Amino acid sequence: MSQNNIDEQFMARCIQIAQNGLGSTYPNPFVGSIIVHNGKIIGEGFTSKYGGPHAEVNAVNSIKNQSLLSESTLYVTLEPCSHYGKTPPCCDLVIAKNFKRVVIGTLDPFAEVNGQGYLKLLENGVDVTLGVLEQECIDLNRRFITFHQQKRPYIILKWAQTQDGFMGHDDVQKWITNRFSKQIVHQWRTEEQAILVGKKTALIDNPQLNTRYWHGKNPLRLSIDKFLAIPRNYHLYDQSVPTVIFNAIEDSEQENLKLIKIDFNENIIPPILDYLYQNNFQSLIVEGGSDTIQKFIDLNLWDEARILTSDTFWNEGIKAPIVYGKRVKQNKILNDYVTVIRNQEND
Ligand SMILES: NC(=O)C1=CN([C@@H]2O[C@H](COP(=O)(O)OP(=O)(O)OC[C@H]3O[C@@H](n4cnc5c(N)ncnc54)[C@H](OP(=O)(O)O)[C@@H]3O)[C@@H](O)[C@H]2O)C=CC1
Ligand SMILES: Nc1c(N[C@@H]2O[C@H](COP(=O)(O)O)[C@@H](O)[C@H]2O)[nH]c(=O)[nH]c1=O
Ligand SMILES: [Zn+2]
Repeated sequence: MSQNNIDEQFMARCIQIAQNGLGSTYPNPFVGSIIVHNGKIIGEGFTSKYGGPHAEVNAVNSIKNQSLLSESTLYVTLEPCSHYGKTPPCCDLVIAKNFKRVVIGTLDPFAEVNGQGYLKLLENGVDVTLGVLEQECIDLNRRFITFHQQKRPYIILKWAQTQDGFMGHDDVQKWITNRFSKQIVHQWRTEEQAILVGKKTALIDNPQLNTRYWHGKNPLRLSIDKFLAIPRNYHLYDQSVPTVIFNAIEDSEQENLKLIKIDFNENIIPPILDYLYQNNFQSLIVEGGSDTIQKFIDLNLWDEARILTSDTFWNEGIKAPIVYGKRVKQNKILNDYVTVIRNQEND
């Protein structure tokens, strides 16, 4: 096997373990790292919860016999950091441990790192290989990268639809998908930092928008309600989870509830995204309804669509949106199909 093939196999393992950090490392990216000695993996690490050690540090600390490090290769999905954040720079540790070789998936777009970690390793005589499974490593941290490069959160549109393409009714909530899909949706929620629904969904469904069927963090709940029509005894006002209601009437703040006045004469999606950007929210899942999702599609402000399609037929109702992009995934959860589409115009 060529060295490049060997590197790709080890990087694939880094990508796999990195995903253990998804949802818990914000605002840091989630990274995976392994240490290979004589062709064998002897240590592994992924990014700890925010504030804790980075992947490389965890990989180094997972090894008892530290004298092996100078004869080992460190693989890491993202360039080792070169700045002092909550923890000291990982590239200093890599240099201090005298690693023989370092293999990096992709550079870190974060302004304070961006190539500097890579350069520092080179300047200190480390043999560095850059760009192994680069596209996969970029993809892994697409939220972090979109946030820093496009100065807005990564946007996931999610909805459930019947097989004939309907997703709701004007007056009453009708559930479409099965309970296992519901659990997956709650897992998805733990992976994102904010969740948005439109006014009619808030009124008709009285949604909780929390993660009660999975473990992990609740995203910030958001709704759009121009004239503050959502009744104050609805879940969105229960203050069980931090919640923001964008409206045209009132600015106010309580412990877990913010009403934020915005100008509805302008398109309100850019200021909502800017609010999330300014407050360091790197991802947003838009859970409907159809009208709200369509407004994001019309502005081409979406990165990914996750569509759950059941085997039921309604023949009438509110039509689900249609998105065009690249289908990157399709799997089945009992009778529901999950389709993931990526927006290629944003690539
Ligand atoms: N199957 C599924 O996955 C889902 C189904 N549903 C169902 O969908 C139905 C509701 O969907 P739908 O009728 O499309 O309504 P929405 O929930 O999308 O709410 C639309 C309203 O929200 C406000 N709004 C949203 N975006 C903007 C914007 N960019 N600018 C200004 N105002 C905005 C407007 O309020 P205003 O009128 O005040 O201007 C608009 O009329 C319900 O039946 C619900 O059960 C809901 C979510 C998911
Ligand atoms: N009807 C429908 C969905 N609806 C979405 O879920 C929200 C309710 O969330 P919660 O109150 O936390 O359970 C609802 O307002 C809407 O955004 N989701 C799905 O996966 N499948 C479905 O069939
Ligand atoms: Zn680091």
